[in-house]
Amino acid sequence: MADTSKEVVLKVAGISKRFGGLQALSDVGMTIRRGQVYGLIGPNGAGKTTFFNVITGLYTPDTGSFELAGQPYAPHAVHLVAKAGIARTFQNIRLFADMTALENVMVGRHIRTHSGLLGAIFRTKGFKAEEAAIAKRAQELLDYVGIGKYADFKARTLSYGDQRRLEIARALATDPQLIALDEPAAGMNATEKVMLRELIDRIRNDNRTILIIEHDVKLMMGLCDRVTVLDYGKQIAEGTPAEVQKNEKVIEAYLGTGGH
Ligand SMILES: Nc1ncnc2c1ncn2[C@@H]1O[C@H](COP(=O)(O)OP(=O)(O)OP(=O)(O)O)[C@@H](O)[C@H]1O
Repeated sequence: MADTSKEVVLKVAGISKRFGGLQALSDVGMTIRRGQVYGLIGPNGAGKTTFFNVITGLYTPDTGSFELAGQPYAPHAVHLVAKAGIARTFQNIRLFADMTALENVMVGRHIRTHSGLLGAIFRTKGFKAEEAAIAKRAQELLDYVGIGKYADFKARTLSYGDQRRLEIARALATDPQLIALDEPAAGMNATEKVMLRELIDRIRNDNRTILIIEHDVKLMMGLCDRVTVLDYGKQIAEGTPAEVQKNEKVIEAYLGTGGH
């Protein structure tokens, strides 16, 4: 049984997206509740990234309805989606390579600040106070994800695993309703994966809500509260990891003739 006691954070329904002759998503929907880690899995080309791109405003869907924390939202542009409350990380890390770790997180925080351009130009008192508060919060977030000691290091000098943590800190800095992680374990070794898992557990325990795409099915089964499985753009299963693992269609998509 789904735990229906918790507030719905993201509710999307009827999402379809076609690229020329290819139906990349057909009538996909899901309901994600506060404090859940919700997984999206499926074989290569199943439509996972397309789904992420649609809900975060990178692709315009052909059909679909979208609600975030009870409010309808139109995912027309990435910055509007971030403001509405969805923060994401990318499969190919997108940091400001020559800025410090601290500055990268401060950038994330700026979408929630008030002083604006004039304040920045004239360096008003309000602006300076706000900058100090942003820097303090950014440092707290770096500590939270476990890379506080690298605050003054340029992003490009951090290890791969630490860059992924930095992306998560930057996402958290926007105070999101939902954090969308696109293959956060890609390229990580076993130790880094264990640490990533601990970090995601920690974020969930702080009552944050996470949507995650990940190829490492074993990691997902141990981590997620609920999972949706896509295959050729269709939702073939939804449920707890235990339910999904037993589903015939899922077994066939991964192992049978449907494996691709
Ligand atoms: N911009 C695009 N233009 C045309 N086709 C696209 C575009 N983006 C994705 N597709 C196609 O849509 C289908 C779904 O791709 P998508 O990247 O969403 O799958 P995925 O499940 O994320 O795959 P992977 O696990 O390999 O990352 C694929 O057949 C892909 O080639």
